Amino acid sequence: MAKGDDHYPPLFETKPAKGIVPFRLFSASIFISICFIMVYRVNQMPAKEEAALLGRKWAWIGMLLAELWFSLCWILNVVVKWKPVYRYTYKDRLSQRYDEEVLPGIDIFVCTADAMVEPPSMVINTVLSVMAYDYPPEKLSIYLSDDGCSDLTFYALLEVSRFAEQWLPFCRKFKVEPRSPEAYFQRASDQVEDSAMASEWTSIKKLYEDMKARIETTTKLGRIPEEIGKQHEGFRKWDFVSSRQDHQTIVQILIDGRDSKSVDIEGQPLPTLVYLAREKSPKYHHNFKAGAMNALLRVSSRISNGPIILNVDCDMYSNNSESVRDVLCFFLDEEKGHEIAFVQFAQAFDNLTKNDVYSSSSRLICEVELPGLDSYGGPCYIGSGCFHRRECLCGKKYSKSIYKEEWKHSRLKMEESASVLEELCRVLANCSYEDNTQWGKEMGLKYGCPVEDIITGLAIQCRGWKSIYYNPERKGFLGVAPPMLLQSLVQHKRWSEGDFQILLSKHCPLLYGYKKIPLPLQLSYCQYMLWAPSCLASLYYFVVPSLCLLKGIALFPEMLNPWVIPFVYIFFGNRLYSLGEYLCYGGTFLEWLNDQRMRIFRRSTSYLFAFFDNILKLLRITKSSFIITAKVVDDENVSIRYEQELIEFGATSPMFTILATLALLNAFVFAVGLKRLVMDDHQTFAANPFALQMILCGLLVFINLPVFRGMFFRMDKGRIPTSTTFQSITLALVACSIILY
Ligand SMILES: O=c1ccn([C@@H]2O[C@H](COP(=O)(O)OP(=O)(O)O[C@H]3O[C@H](CO)[C@@H](O)[C@H](O)[C@H]3O)[C@@H](O)[C@H]2O)c(=O)[nH]1
Ligand SMILES: [Mn+2]
Repeated sequence: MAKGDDHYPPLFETKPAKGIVPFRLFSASIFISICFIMVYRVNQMPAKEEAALLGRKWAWIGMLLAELWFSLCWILNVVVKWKPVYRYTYKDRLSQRYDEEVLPGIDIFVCTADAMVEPPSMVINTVLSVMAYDYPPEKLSIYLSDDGCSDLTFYALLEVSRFAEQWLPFCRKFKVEPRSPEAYFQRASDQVEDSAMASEWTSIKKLYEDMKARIETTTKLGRIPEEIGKQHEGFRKWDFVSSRQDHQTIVQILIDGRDSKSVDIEGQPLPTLVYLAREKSPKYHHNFKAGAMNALLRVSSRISNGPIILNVDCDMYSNNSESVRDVLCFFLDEEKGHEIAFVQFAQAFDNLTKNDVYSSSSRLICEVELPGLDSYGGPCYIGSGCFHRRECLCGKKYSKSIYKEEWKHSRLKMEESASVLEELCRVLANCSYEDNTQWGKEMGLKYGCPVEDIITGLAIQCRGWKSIYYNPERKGFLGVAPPMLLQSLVQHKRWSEGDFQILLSKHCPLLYGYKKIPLPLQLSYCQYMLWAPSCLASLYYFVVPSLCLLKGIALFPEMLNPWVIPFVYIFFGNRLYSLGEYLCYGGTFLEWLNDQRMRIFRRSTSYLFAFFDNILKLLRITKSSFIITAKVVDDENVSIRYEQELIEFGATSPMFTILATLALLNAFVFAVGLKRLVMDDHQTFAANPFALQMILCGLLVFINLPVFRGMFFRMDKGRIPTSTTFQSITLALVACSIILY
């Protein structure tokens, strides 16, 4: 295709998912079953005369409400999955159509917040992986935001600025993948057959390992030794840092891309590399990651002002050096590119166990649900691995602009020296800079929400922009999933709490998005925002049918009654269907089972706490917090248990008390139920009015087997603490006795 031709072939393609018809038929059958259940619940409502079992009527109404709630959630889920689409890019067409010099500059923001929880040796691997993108280096600028304001992290970045001189040419020459040295050397440990490569490989590996050792030594030491402190004048700025929560802005341009002396060992230019620790003061709320991102937006606009911004968390390295080019296929597409605000990559993880014990991969969300949102033009911004157009992040409303022309000239011609520039940037990252401005409201990432990413993405879409979800075969980014149960539950608490908060705020998708984004997209957002309140219906289902079984109150039809069919069909049909989906998308049976368990765990703990914390926040009793997810485990035994897929309890936590109590309660009831079944031999199981309650209870016991193991059959440190076990036994027994007497 000749340049200048009006009709270009598209740079990307969108394909609808296959196998949609079976899904829709299945959904229709579930819908009919739901209707039957509702009819049954209403028709068979216990009459007042049955006063002998006063509780029965209330329990029944509760079942009806819970089932109505589940039906609502199910409908939202069907909307989400109705017509997923998948995206494919044509990078060859991109390179044919655009010369390297007209490609836009890319600013890459890496966020870190705590040198202990997020070790510098991990952070630098993320930084190196994005520095080594297959893209003109003079167009790349990498900014590390350090909310921990740690000279250890600064030192690690200083090491990076030197190591990059060797690493980048090495990656280019041998087309290395992935370009995080740690991940690369781990995977390629004995892969080098190429003798030309072998010697360079060995020497660069040694360089990397020496650097890593130096960084880890300082991290262990907890401070910078004097001889290192002399290596760079930047360290002197820490003389004025009194604490992490109270210090001035530190900006350090470690590699100045404009400087003709900033070259690697082959004489090629190096990307710009900047360290930023924004000012912190007890007088100002720092707004967590959103605050960091907004400071980065301003500082980068002064230094490189790239029209495209990539945001990655410090634990998520780039796994594909061509991702930038993939993204440009979306943004530079002649027909659709102008309306796209951001491209969100699928989030994948490096440290999952074989069957993903804590269900961190969110397989169905990644493979089906986000592609579903994509079909409505609006997959969410989920934090890490997202490319934005700068102007969209800064609050611009959609209009058909001539941005590609603007991009060519966007690069500021800066005459200032690096140190003058640093001074100018300091002001931009000061707390008071945002006073009486729209930052955190209509500009940049929004403040005040634990999921700043979701709310900001929604706001961008409501300004008329579209977004893209991209989930290529070779994952664009690989991160670290929480290796302990409690961390995973706390992370989900933060997410569900943030989502629910949005629902209750003026940003509720149904109001805020009204007439701005399509209705199905509004509803899709709601699916996630209803996670937290779902705890009520779920807990009801985990507890009440069992307690009623104990009390002798039947809540379901008996097995021989035809009304049982919709109940059984919905329950087992949905489970089987989701198992099918797991297997289709490359999961295993055990992974699916783990996911089912984690759903129950999250609903009874994370969502519950999120729900009540939100209520407290509404009443202004508590304030938002952000618990950073730990990325490493110090204890080797914990890692070993994680590899063995043994669930890690190990600590006392109200969350574990709830899990253990629920498990025990169902176990007691199941035992009593079994005894009654055996004693009552004149009644068959099929005619027994409690059959379904027994099955439900039995399944809950089965899915909780690891909890029992953790209480009674494990000796290691990851077991459930004895005090928690005793508490839970007491609670469960008290609950049962209250019901019985
Ligand atoms: O005060 C803070 C707190 C966190 N972070 C950074 O934010 C990122 C995410 O924190 P993490 O504890 O890893 O949270 P996750 O739950 O793993 O993160 C997901 O969920 C968050 C919202 O809850 C989003 O901000 C993230 O991008 C998204 O990946 C990390 O790089 C942190 O360094 C800061 O920069 N400043
Ligand atoms: Mn994270």
